[in-house]
Amino acid sequence: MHGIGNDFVVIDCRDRPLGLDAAAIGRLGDRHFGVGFDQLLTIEPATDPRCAWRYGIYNADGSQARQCGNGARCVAAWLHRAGALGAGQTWLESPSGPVAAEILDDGNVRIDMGEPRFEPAQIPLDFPEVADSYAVEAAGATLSFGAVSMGNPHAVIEVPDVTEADVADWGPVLQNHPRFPRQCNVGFVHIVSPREIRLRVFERGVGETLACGSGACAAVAVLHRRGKIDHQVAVHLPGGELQISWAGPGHSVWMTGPAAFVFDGNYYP
Ligand SMILES: N[C@@H](CCC[C@H](N)C(=O)O)C(=O)O
Repeated sequence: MHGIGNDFVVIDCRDRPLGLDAAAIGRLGDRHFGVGFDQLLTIEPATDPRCAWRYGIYNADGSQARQCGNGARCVAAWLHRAGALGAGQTWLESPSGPVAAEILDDGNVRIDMGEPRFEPAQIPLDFPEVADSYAVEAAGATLSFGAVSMGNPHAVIEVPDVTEADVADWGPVLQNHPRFPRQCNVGFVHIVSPREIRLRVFERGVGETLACGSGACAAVAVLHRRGKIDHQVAVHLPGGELQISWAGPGHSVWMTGPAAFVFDGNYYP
């Protein structure tokens, strides 16, 4: 499946566990010697009684992730197609807690991504207090960024033109900076207008992807907190567009976008 180009192998683990270790997932994720994906998603029985189903998230390098916005939409669409999820709002159990999912009449999926968490300890980010902007010295430059957890850690760097941003060089520098003890996903964003932004994301465990749903939520949360954008924003990513809304502190971030099926298959390890 894919969510605007952020691609997934989705494995039905409702009746039996995945049974693949990190090395095996990494081999499967290799685009030349395996199947290839940005993330592998598992669909499992829920452990939280409030939730219909649970999903697991593994990056292409085999590492586990705690949230995936595009993946949440694909999981909801997959369960809906399987007849295991109704059309109304349902709770799904992500590794970072419950998210609400709703299949809309036009086929798009709306996800309640929860409240953004700006406290450094919750990201985690090694700074003593919350700030709209942090700065670190790295590779001979000063990098200024915002930071937030959407269940997974994000840094957001404002740039004048995202098409010109040196994502491949600066992404890994900030991602692996010691101030982020569990690394981070690094978004490069430019503001087109208060209701429209452009974003590229260098993801943890993958590299640059065509889209990152939690990254889109993170960029809107950071920029809205700075008072630079509206609460309802179109986020343009290389693979397509997401609608993100955040009414501010005390509210969830909502993400709406498509989820596409590519092919079905069987995997014989
Ligand atoms: N593509 C995802 C994010 C996947 C997880 C991320 N790489 C991490 O390690 O936190 C999205 O759409 O949110």
